[in-house]
Amino acid sequence: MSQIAIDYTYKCVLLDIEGTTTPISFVHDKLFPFVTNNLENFLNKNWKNNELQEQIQLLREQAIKDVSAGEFPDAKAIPEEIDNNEEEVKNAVIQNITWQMKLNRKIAALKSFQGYMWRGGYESGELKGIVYQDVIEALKRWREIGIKIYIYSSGSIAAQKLLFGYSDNGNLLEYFSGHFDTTIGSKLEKQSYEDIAKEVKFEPTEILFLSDNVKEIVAAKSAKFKVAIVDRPKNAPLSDKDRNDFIVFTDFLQVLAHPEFIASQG
Ligand SMILES: CSCCC(=O)C(=O)COP(=O)(O)O
Ligand SMILES: [Mg+2]
Repeated sequence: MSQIAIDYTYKCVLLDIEGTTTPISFVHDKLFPFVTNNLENFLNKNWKNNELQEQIQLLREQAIKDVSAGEFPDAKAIPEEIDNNEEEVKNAVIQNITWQMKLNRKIAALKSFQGYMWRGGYESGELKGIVYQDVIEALKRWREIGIKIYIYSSGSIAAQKLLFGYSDNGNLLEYFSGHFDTTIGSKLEKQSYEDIAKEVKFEPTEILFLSDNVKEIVAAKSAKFKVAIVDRPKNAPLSDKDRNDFIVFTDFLQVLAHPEFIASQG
């Protein structure tokens, strides 16, 4: 039986992860506790590892900015390691990460560190990335019809690749043409979306951005992207205005079927 050919109004999709492709509960109840519960042991075990020290240097540089910005009264510097003060540095790192994670900061240095720690969890099988089944169906469909698929998440690119590479449905990385994180800019800034459009070589109007975060949707829309909000269980509640201003989907099969995004059917 031949399938009906549908043309969509977009040529590229850009997907958020937490609250969009993946339940918020997986991130908050599984990934984040994996970091906080294992942090001290992880630091003790890997302290002499160069990669760990590079990650700590990123945190240190961010801490200097946070202290000097004065916006965060609780922000503290992470000292350089000089003779015999390993414990002092470790404690400062633990304090720093604990503080940032309580605030759920979407800061590149923290996100990079989290991804670095999650790697071992995914590789050992303790962590498996959760991706909604309807997302997988849509990824297949988009790929079949030549729509390019990119990820844009506050999670580091390394962390994104782990989540999709070690998903509960196997390795899903083959579906993606590329990944973006906050090293291209904040997800709340119009400029980040303009820069992504240049990188992926599509006009902003040819890209559909899907996210649970209304502020991200507003930023992408201001850069002339097509947008829709994804409303998954336990996502932040949407206001009547949000629902009035934007298309809201509860799963990706609705995205595929919505008349707003269908150009022609033959
Ligand atoms: C892909 S890493 C796990 C999720 C995460 O840490 C995060 O901050 C996700 O934010 P998003 O921009 O995908 O909502
Ligand atoms: Mg999100």
